[in-house]
Amino acid sequence: MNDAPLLETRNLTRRFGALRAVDDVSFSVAAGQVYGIAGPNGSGKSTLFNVITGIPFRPSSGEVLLSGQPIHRMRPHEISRAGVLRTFQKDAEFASLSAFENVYTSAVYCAGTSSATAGDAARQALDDVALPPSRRGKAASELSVFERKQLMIASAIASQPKVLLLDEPAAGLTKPEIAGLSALIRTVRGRGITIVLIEHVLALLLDVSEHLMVLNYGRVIASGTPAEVVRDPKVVEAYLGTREIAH
Ligand SMILES: Nc1ncnc2c1ncn2[C@@H]1O[C@H](COP(=O)(O)OP(=O)(O)OP(=O)(O)O)[C@@H](O)[C@H]1O
Repeated sequence: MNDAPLLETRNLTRRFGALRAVDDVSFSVAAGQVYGIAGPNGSGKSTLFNVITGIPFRPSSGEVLLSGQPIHRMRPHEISRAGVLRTFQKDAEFASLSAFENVYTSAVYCAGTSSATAGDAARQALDDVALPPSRRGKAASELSVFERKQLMIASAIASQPKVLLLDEPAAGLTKPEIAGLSALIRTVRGRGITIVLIEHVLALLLDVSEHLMVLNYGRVIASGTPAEVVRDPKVVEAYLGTREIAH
């Protein structure tokens, strides 16, 4: 039996010239966990996702392990095939395809579902996120901001990753919609998908994360239960004079 964490980084570092955007970051995520990552703007959160997935670049040094197996030398499509999927802050769906076609495409090309069953997989994923049937034939570009989040989550479910890296999914949502997003994240976990969540909205992180790590200037400054971490003086200091951690 493999007791290794599902996802682990060891001393992960990404340099841009003299800047260490990700600086010696080690963390591990257990299967089934929702693992939150916070940090002020420019603290290295998205770069961390970039080097884990190899899109668009690899780490300068350090390791990324999936179930104990190194993946940091793999090519991006091999990392994704191994089961690591990420979302982007910017909408990444095919704007002119319908919601259904987008999710169908994820089922076929990401999960390798046969075209005979991909339709059922796509319908199930859209049911999971409760996108009304009347909206499923609309082009993704015609959907509301929250509906596009539903689509993003449905596509992730249909892709059947082992671990889903969510990059600021609450961006652009109202408070009631953020509560809806919490429910969607729980649905994803209920499908057996482990989640790493980068987020500025503290209410969402506190609601769904079992563990919270905070980065500042590329380094881990706190890691523990969300309740412990938000009271940590280093975290409070890192956020002083920057964008609020909470809405
Ligand atoms: N391709 C790149 N070339 C040079 N510097 C970069 C590159 N990508 C990121 N950086 C720098 O690395 C640092 C970390 O950026 P990153 O986008 O990872 O932060 P972040 O925590 O995700 O910020 P935000 O919360 O605003 O999304 C910043 O100083 C940024 O300017």
